[in-house]
Amino acid sequence: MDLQSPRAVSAVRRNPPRKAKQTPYNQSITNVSTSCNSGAVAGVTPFDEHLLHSDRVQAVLLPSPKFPRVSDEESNNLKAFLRIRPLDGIRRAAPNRIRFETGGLGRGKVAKDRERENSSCLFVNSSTSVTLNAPPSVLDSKRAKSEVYDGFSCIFPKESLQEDIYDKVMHPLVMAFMEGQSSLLVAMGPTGSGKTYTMFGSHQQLGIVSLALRRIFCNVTENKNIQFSRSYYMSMFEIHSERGKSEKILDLSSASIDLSHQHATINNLTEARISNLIDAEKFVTNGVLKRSTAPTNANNQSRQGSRLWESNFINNTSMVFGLCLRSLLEHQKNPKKPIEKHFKNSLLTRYLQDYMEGKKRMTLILTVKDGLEDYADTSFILRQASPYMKIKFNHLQDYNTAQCQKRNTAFIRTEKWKRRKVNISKDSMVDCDDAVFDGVNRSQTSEKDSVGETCIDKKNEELGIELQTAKRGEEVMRNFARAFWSELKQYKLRLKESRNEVECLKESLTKNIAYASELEKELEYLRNSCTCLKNRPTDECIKPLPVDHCDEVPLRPSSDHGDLKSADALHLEGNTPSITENSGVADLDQLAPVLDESCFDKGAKGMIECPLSRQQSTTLQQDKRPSEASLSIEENVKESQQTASFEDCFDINHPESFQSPSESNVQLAEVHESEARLKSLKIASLSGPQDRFPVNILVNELGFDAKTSSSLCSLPQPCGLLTDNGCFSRFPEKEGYLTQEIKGQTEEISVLAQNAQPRPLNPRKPKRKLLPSSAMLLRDSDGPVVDENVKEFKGKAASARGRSEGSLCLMRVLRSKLPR
Ligand SMILES: Nc1ncnc2c1ncn2[C@@H]1O[C@H](COP(=O)(O)OP(=O)(O)OP(=O)(O)O)[C@@H](O)[C@H]1O
Repeated sequence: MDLQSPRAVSAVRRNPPRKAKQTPYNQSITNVSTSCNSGAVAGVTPFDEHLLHSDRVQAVLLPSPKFPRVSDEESNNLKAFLRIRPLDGIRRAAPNRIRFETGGLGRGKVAKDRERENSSCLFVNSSTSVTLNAPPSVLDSKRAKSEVYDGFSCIFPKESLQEDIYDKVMHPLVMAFMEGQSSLLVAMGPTGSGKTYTMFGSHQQLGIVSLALRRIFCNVTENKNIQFSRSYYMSMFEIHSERGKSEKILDLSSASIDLSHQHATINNLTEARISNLIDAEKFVTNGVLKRSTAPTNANNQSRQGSRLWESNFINNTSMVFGLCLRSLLEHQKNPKKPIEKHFKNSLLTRYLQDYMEGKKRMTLILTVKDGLEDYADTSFILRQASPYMKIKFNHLQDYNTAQCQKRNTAFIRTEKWKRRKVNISKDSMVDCDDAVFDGVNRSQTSEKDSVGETCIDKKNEELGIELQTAKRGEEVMRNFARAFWSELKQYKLRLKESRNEVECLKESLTKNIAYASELEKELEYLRNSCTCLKNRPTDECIKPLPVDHCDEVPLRPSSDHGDLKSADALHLEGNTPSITENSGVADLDQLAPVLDESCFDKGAKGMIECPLSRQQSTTLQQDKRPSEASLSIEENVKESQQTASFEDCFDINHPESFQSPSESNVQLAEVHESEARLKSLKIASLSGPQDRFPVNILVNELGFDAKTSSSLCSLPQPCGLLTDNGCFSRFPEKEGYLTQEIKGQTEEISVLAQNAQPRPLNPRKPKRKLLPSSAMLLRDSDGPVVDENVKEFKGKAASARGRSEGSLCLMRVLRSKLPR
């Protein structure tokens, strides 16, 4: 075997090798190593117990590293770094490397390189590629003898220093953190490969955490405004498992034992506010010393007791972590394939869920050992982690920007609130007594001391003035709101009262409208009734019959009137009943004067002539026998009973309750009924004495109104006058009138039909018209008597004999008005 050249192996390239690019990386490492060796970071002590009691830590400004340009495609991928831990023998030979790089080759160097190559399984091809050679013990197996892993963001050889790691790995994360973005650095590797060393360093070398803290707080020292504007909080916890049963979270910064977590938040985790580098390093050192984990070196203690459980737990967590990243990678290759929720299987991955799902960017640093005995572990970690480098974070730009803005906004709001609190305490100082003033002043002074900036005081004063102004405005607005509110309440009460009044008025208006509507209907009905009757044709009705047919028709009492022979019955006797053919309808205005004039003013007594209808008259004229005439009279009475009941439409005791039928036939029926009653009146009056016959009283007692009652309008027009001797004299222009004599003086009423001879008209009696005043005089007499009698008739005769109330009223009035 040629010791000068790498061992010939059959390489199986899992990742196609990339063409190595010459970068200033090596030069940068050299420079940093040189500066390190020259004591550029002298005075910075590593994390150790003596740091807790040391104030010798000086802020050291680290030079801004110069990084090789990385393509955009690579920058979007998950960054994976590989650090190879030097073996003890090699580390001791590290100074030779410097001589090697500077070109100092010699026979000793060649021998040591051969020795190193014979004892190493991992060779660096370039800054991004390594070759893993299988040791001779596994060459006979079916596994690949040589594997090339490429695609790393950077490969740190054994000679790399901590600063190299910081510049390449940690510095971008720090800068992202300073810009408000979350960052995650995960160290993966077999036990004893240098994870803790890389992160936290050793006595001689600071870890990248310490270097990052220096970077952060040294910048703070440079720009104190940043210090004021930003507050830093640190937390440190550990996830461990007791005998592999359950995972627990241990707060490394306090005495808290078990903590619970919810998504990416750990409840009750201590967050220590860090304002300077010393506090930060003390915080980290305390946390490191509190760790419960111990080296799991299999060669030492790992294979017996609790260390085995711990090793299994770590392996399980590492496996879950790998599954999560693999699932994310497969999802990115095939978006239709969902991301498996492997993160639920481990507490660490649950805490890092956003990173496991690719929502936040993470960085990997793999630590390996290149010894032949470490071939299996190195091969495992390389094969496991190499696919992760294909994970992309192209979609995180907007997400990170939004998260950054969100945090900045929350941060600014919090800081403003804190400033206001300071100003409030300052304002309250003005109104308090001296003691309080001194106390506040001291607190303010302490605040100033902590801040250490005069400009802040000016800002606080300005903010205090603004706050006072805002307070005054707030007080004014509050008073205005109170006054406005009370005014609104009053308006509300007034509005409520007004609404109630409006409701009452509406109800009243509705009632009035209904009442007015009723009145209007009644008035309309009455108008229609009057109009109907006034427009009724009367020419034919008033047409007189021929004189030849106007013979006297004697009246005789009807046997059917036996029911009238009671105490309340009427006795009607007519000597010379005269039924004229002249029938028709006339207004009461026409009738009343005639009756009044003829019966009272001019001494006409007891005789009145009322025309019947044409048909009735004709019937009577055709059969001039008294019995037949009496029957005709009875027929008239019956007709009046058979027509629509008068009581159905009109209550004599309550004229206002008159129900007006709407149909004309009903009105006509009423007219006929009124006519029939008047005919009965005429018949009865004709048989009475020769006294004055108060027809108008009858009309009034029946409740008719001379001007409005439609029933009254049906009164037949008189055609003759009663004379003093009891004879009826017809009007000159009419012929064929029959006269009747009223003789009724007895209590028992009967109608006597006699064949009386017609008496000549008295030529000496001038024809006069009746005055309307007579109707008014008659209307005012004897009303109550009629009412009482009507009631009696209602209770006795009317109900028992089935007569109409109008007829009964008519008879009652006749009885009461006839002379006794
Ligand atoms: N790059 C290095 N240079 C010099 N010494 C190193 C380097 N890496 C690791 N070491 C040393 O190797 C030893 C083991 O390292 P470390 O404890 O960091 O391994 P680890 O991966 O954390 O182990 P574990 O997983 O068991 O905790 C330590 O003594 C450390 O000082």
